[in-house]
Amino acid sequence: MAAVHHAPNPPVIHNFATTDALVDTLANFLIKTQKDAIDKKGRFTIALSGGSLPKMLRGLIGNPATKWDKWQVFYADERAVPLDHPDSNHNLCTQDLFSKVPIPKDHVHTIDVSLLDDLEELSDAYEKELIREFAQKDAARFPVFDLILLGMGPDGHTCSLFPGHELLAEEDRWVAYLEDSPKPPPKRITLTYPVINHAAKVIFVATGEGKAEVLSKVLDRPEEGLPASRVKPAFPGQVYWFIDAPAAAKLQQQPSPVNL
Ligand SMILES: O=C(O)[C@H](O)[C@@H](O)[C@H](O)[C@H](O)COP(=O)(O)O
Repeated sequence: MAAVHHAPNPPVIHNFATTDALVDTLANFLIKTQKDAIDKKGRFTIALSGGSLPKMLRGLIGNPATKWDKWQVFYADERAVPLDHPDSNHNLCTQDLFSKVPIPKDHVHTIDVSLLDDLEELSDAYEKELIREFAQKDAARFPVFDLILLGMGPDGHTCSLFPGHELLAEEDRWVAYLEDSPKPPPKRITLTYPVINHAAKVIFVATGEGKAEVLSKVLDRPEEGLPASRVKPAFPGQVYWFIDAPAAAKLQQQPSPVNL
């Protein structure tokens, strides 16, 4: 019998009246996702982005339901800079989150800064870090993150996957590098679509009126193929959008009721 292929689930969009409501619901969502993952596999695998996202995770700080010792954290993208550099996503996440919670240091998977001069080696080494976590334990062609948390730039980019860039077509590698990011700094590594689209859950967080125009393009006109529209986790995976009213202002489709 031929295999049945399901189309990806459509995005679930949650529109929040206030940032605090978004932050609270995001924390509850993470805690539930974390619990399900730990019950099933004894660990929780998550990828984080930079931008405003780490601050949106503040609902986890001091929350006793967060089992930090079971988290394995990777970066959805990272800038090729030292870990204490102001441009480093790890530096940002450390300032906003990890310095405030009891996560074991070796559960936060950073780039190998001894390889900053050779981006190919840097991205290969990060891919190997992922392979150590996923392929040896789950024996899968691509890692299946329990959750990937993403932001979106005003041009529709996500991770370090920019409109029109050749990395949008990457089908094989888990981690890729670029030296020509249109947004500084130019040198970065990024998870690729095969990884993002194998995740069990992906959440975009997009707030503020600066996101209204591009959000309508990404969600109402996905056929335009902006990078964020290409995030379509394979069935039964699910992509969620956590947005606020200013970001939703130009959206044509109805958000789903928040009932998480
Ligand atoms: O790599 C980068 O240049 C940024 O980190 C970028 O990808 C950011 O995540 C988005 O632009 C969303 O930014 P905000 O979350 O601040 O809106």
